[in-house]
Amino acid sequence: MAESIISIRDLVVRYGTVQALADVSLELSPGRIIGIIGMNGSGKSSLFGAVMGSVKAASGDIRLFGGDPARARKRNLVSYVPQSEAVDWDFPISVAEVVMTGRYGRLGVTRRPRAADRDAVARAIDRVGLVDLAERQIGELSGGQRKRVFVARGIAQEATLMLLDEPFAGVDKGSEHTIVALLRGLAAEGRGILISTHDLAGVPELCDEVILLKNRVLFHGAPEDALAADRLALAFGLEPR
Ligand SMILES: Nc1ncnc2c1ncn2[C@@H]1O[C@H](COP(=O)(O)OP(=O)(O)OP(=O)(O)O)[C@@H](O)[C@H]1O
Repeated sequence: MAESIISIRDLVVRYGTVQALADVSLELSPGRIIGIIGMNGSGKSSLFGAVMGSVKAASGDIRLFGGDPARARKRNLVSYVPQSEAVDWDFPISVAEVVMTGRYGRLGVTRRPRAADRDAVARAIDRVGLVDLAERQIGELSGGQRKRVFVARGIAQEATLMLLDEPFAGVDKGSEHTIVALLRGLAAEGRGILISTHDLAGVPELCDEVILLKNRVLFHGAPEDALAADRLALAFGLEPR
């Protein structure tokens, strides 16, 4: 079997006395998309933060590509599509410039993009269907287009692990289908993709596996099974029927 892209064992994350994640274990294999579903405060951001290295684990083990996560991040293998609220959309930066930030880790000391970097950015922008908008300021885009800019950044980066935090929030159904098709294509090329979402309806089309998170893993399995009402009720803090 192919080596896991993410391998997490018994991860615990605490903020003071708050236990954000308790004994979370998961494996993400190449070519797979896992959806993390949980209500506010269930630990989704903490899980992403732990993988990105911005949140410290109290205990447990995280491996990326079979080794040290810091090394995988340094090799530019990990990309992140942030929640919309985390981005300053008024910042005077164009679509192409944001996508170029995906190349920063690969630029030499001069930090000057070379032809290969510009090519990678152009191809990534083409792949997400934003060629006509490449020079536009990022605030002048629709919700779905904004998400595609950050997916393009991950493509330009040549990341093989993509983390997406709520990629469908503020996105209309048409754009959602475009993004789902894009992500499925990226996974088919062997990337591993981890997505946090509240969009339960879109899960079967998007995800190979679903994790219901409520500070611990309540369920990990096929999307159809996760959607069974009583499991959902449990994840969202309601009494099981
Ligand atoms: N910096 C922090 N200090 C203290 N507690 C925190 C901090 N960050 C998160 N928490 C707590 O940890 C738990 C998990 O939070 P986290 O942000 O990971 O959840 P989430 O599922 O991403 O939530 P949301 O859907 O609202 O973004 C919550 O109880 C939250 O209040």
